[in-house]
Amino acid sequence: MDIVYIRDLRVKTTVGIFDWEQSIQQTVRLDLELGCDIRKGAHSDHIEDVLNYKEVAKRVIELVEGNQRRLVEAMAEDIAGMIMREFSVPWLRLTLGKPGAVRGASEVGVTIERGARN
Ligand SMILES: Nc1nc2c(c(=O)[nH]1)N=C([C@H](O)[C@@H](O)CO)CN2
Repeated sequence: MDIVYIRDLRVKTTVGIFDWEQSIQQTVRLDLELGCDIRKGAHSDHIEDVLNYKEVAKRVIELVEGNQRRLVEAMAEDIAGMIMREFSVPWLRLTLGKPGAVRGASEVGVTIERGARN
């Protein structure tokens, strides 16, 4: 399996378990690894034949900006489900972090893997 990746995507949104977090915007940071087969696009050199990382990033930004979930786990599942459905991605690994959310840590968050890697 080949991988198209998006690294260090930063988006401002509302997220968090505390009431004060629901009235502010925070930056979340994403790393995405998306399973695919690049061979058709590598041969044709046409954007239509590849998983377009710009289109994926646009949809992720849209979803994250509209987030109504409190937990990073819930937001991560929403993002993973959307990417797999809308872009027919069979496997992905996604890290969703909140930089600076915990004193002393550069970032906290989750990494999830969904789907089958073949
Ligand atoms: N596993 C999780 N732990 C915590 C979360 C979370 O989303 N998942 N969230 C918080 C707070 O919102 C925190 O980020 C604000 O300081 C705490 N723990």
